[in-house]
Amino acid sequence: MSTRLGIIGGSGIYDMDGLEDADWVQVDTPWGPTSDRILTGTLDGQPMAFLPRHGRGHVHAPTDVPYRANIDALKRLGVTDVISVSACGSFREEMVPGDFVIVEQFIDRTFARQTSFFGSGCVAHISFAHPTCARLSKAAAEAGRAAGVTVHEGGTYLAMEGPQFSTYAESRLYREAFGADVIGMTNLPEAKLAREAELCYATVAMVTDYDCWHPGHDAVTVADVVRVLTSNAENARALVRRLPDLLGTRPEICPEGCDRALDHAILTAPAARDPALLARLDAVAGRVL
Ligand SMILES: CSC[C@H]1O[C@H](OP(=O)(O)O)[C@H](O)[C@@H]1O
Ligand SMILES: Nc1ncnc2[nH]cnc12
Repeated sequence: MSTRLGIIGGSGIYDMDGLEDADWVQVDTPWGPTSDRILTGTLDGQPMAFLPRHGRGHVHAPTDVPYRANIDALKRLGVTDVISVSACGSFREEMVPGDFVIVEQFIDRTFARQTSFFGSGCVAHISFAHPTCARLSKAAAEAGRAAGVTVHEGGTYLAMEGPQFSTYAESRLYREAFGADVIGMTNLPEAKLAREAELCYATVAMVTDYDCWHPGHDAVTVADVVRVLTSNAENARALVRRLPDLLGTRPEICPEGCDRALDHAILTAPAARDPALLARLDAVAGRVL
């Protein structure tokens, strides 16, 4: 099976160069407009789609990113594997600004977002114990190392609501009591929605700062984040350029089960399902509806 890679670019990553037949396309979804048009094209002969999460010009705050529309649109374009490239703060001395962390787990501290495609009229509960795809994460780690970046494989990403950064008390709580390794504002509910849409999902979290817990560093500011991201943008691009080679062929079925997440998830009896919601679920859940 061939892979169609989707890249969701976070803060500081609003475009992707090097695509052949590049075209910014509009994809209409039943969940409203996406963050921006989606850049489609091929990289080393492999089809690819790139979506800037905050939109070009950084117009969407973390709370207001249209996560459902974004994931639905990628699914509609035939994307199978989604890699999120995101900025994050570090809770670990050894996860240094400039390093990349390939996230394995999430803690969800968001509270003002639409976190599911499903709901009244079609209730579903996907398994989410292992929220990232190990196959895709391994490829991202390999691509990062090949690009010369220090890569940490595994780590827990705490997703906060924002847009304000954390207080000192929160930063210490997340680091010491929750055991989180990095912090950001966007990868949830994105990862949940990707799993509901049966897409493989991996997070490349680019460390930009030490949030505000570190006695030897000032509390994070946007200026710090942007400075590190600017000097890191080429590393992110180099990682992406190596992915087609590593992901050329895809196993017929995902060994992690990402592509069959809905097999036993829907609880609402067929006769009790809401036709209007089912219509909106055409791309995301069409395989099982
Ligand atoms: C620019 S600092 C805070 C901002 O950066 C991260 O964005 P993304 O995850 O899209 O790279 C963080 O989550 C906040 O949205
Ligand atoms: N310290 C931090 N907290 C939340 N989101 C971030 N994105 C980059 N650094 C961050």
